[in-house]
Amino acid sequence: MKHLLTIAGSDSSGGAGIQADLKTFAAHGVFGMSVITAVTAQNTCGVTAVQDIEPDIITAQIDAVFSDIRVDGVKIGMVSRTESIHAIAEALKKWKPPVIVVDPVMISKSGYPLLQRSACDALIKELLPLATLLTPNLPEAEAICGFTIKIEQDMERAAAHIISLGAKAVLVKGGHLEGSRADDYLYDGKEGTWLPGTRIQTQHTHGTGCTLSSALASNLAKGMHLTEAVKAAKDYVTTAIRHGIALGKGHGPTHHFVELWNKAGIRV
Ligand SMILES: Nc1ncnc2c1ncn2[C@@H]1O[C@H](COP(=O)(O)OP(=O)(O)O)[C@@H](O)[C@H]1O
Ligand SMILES: Cc1ncc(COP(=O)(O)OP(=O)(O)O)c(N)n1
Repeated sequence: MKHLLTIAGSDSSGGAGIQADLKTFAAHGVFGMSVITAVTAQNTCGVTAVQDIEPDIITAQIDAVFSDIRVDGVKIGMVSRTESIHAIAEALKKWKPPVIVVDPVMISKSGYPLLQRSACDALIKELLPLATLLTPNLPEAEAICGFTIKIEQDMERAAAHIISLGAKAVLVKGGHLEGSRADDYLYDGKEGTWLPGTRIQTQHTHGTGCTLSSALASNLAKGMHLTEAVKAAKDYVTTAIRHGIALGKGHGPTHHFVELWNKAGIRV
């Protein structure tokens, strides 16, 4: 069995962050472990408070896991402070996991900042170069690249720019595109691949980015080729969105109960 570690924030409502990551790991048949970087008070309507975990406790959690257990892949999600980013980068340079998927979480769908403005540079300089695969959404890719991204050619240009900053591969996610498409663009510095997606008309999209990046980390850790790993993860998140749960009064979470999908004859 593969062992996957998520380094991310906790979402009290269970739809995004560490909780979404662990559900996604379980659905992929891998053993999930967690390093918590921040505790958020959040529900389907939004985020109301954030408490960051001290960098030395982040380092201690990472060291506790790696010093005892083989880690086949790491997914990094919300890390809001420069000091925390620095602690994670140093620890991962020491432990060298074979797969690192970085989801550069910046703002929640409800508009709450999950990355301090001053920490964006540290994310670009310290975490991005460690990424086997970086998975920015459009606003995140815009913040990293410094130009506006509206159409397919902009996504391709952003991907090339992000590779030039040091990521081994990048998946620019099209969930924020206007119109009926939710196409993502994968680029590894040599080959570009479009992953087509039809936008599902639903408000229950809380945790889509977390779900996708955890599915990607699982697939890559299992040894899947990059393109196949991305196609399988895209299928997984699309099904999880299609069966999104109408929980709470706002944006409900993606659905990870693969057994229920199987019973309903849904294939991933
Ligand atoms: N309404 C939707 N219908 C189908 N796919 C979607 C929808 N919203 C997002 N996606 C897909 O979900 C994944 C996560 O993308 P996105 O929502 O842009 O990330 P984030 O949660 O980081 O903002 C991508 O593969 C994207 O194309
Ligand atoms: C603790 C925590 N981490 C990440 C997010 C962002 O999740 P994401 O899947 O990118 O999208 P939304 O949940 O914001 O819709 C989060 N909200 N909380």
